[in-house]
Amino acid sequence: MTGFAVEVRDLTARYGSTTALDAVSFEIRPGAITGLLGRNGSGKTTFLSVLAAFRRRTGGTVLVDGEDPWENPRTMGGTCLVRESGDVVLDEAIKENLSFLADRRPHFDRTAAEALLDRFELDPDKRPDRMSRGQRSAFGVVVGIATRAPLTLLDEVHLGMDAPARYAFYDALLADWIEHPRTIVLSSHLIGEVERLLEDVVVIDKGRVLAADDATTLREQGLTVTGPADAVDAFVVGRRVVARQVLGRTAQATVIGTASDDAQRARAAGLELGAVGLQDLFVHLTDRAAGEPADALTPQESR
Ligand SMILES: Nc1ncnc2c1ncn2[C@@H]1O[C@H](COP(=O)(O)OP(=O)(O)OP(=O)(O)O)[C@@H](O)[C@H]1O
Repeated sequence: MTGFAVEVRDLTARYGSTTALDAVSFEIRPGAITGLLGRNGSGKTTFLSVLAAFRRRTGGTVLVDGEDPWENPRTMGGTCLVRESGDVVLDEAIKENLSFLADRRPHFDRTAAEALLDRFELDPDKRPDRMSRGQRSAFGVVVGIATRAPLTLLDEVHLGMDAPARYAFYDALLADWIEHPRTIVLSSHLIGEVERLLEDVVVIDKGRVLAADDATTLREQGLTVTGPADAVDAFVVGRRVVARQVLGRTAQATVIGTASDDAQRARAAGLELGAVGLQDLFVHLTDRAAGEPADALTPQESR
């Protein structure tokens, strides 16, 4: 199983007069872990709900494994959307929930689910509605991983979990995906934490796509420059500086855009160049003056 591909063209979704997705077009590669990054209200949940056929699109084309997912038993059966609320039967014990999943989900692995319950210290006899928020989130994670759906959509599922539990989730997700590759879309605000998991990234803002590419290509849109503060300042003259840190006489600036002689100039000035973090790139893309739309990457910056 390599997972379902997703293709959307001019996808629009509206709630009354609110446009949650405004003619977005991009693809999600089958078998990859894609990060869906966006600020609050950017349209992430709406997008994932359309893929899972929880919500009907208003316009455009959506293809999941080559087919329209709306009322499509095949693609719906191969898609698992887990939201922060858990998407489980709240008033049935965890072990009953696992039995439902084992009956309904062809790739569900009960042994893997039970190992994950142990890892997150969840009691199989407990009902989700009698668990803490963090425990419910952890159970959602267990369901999302053990269902092994060809299209697994995890919508900020880990937000209720504390840091050790979140890191256990990232490790478990990666290990399971390596053994059972499938398409995973992970929406998150915690970009620094999830960055290492992501092969591809889609950044949306106010219902529009600001960037959609593999994470390495996106990171190459900018660079960090580190060294003596004076030399750093001279190097970045005329550049778009999106972050700057100073420690004593050493400074680090994050700039968007690269030039062919960067490495040569940096060497001559005794500066070190590094890759830009997705978090800085995300802040740059989505940062904007109140009420103004964010800039998408310009062609030179995005290619
Ligand atoms: N049921 C609804 N009725 C009306 N408007 C809605 C509804 N659900 C979402 N919206 C609006 O659609 C837009 C996109 O919301 P969506 O929940 O998809 O964003 P999100 O990126 O998932 O946000 P968050 O990170 O805060 O969960 C927002 O403007 C939101 O207010």
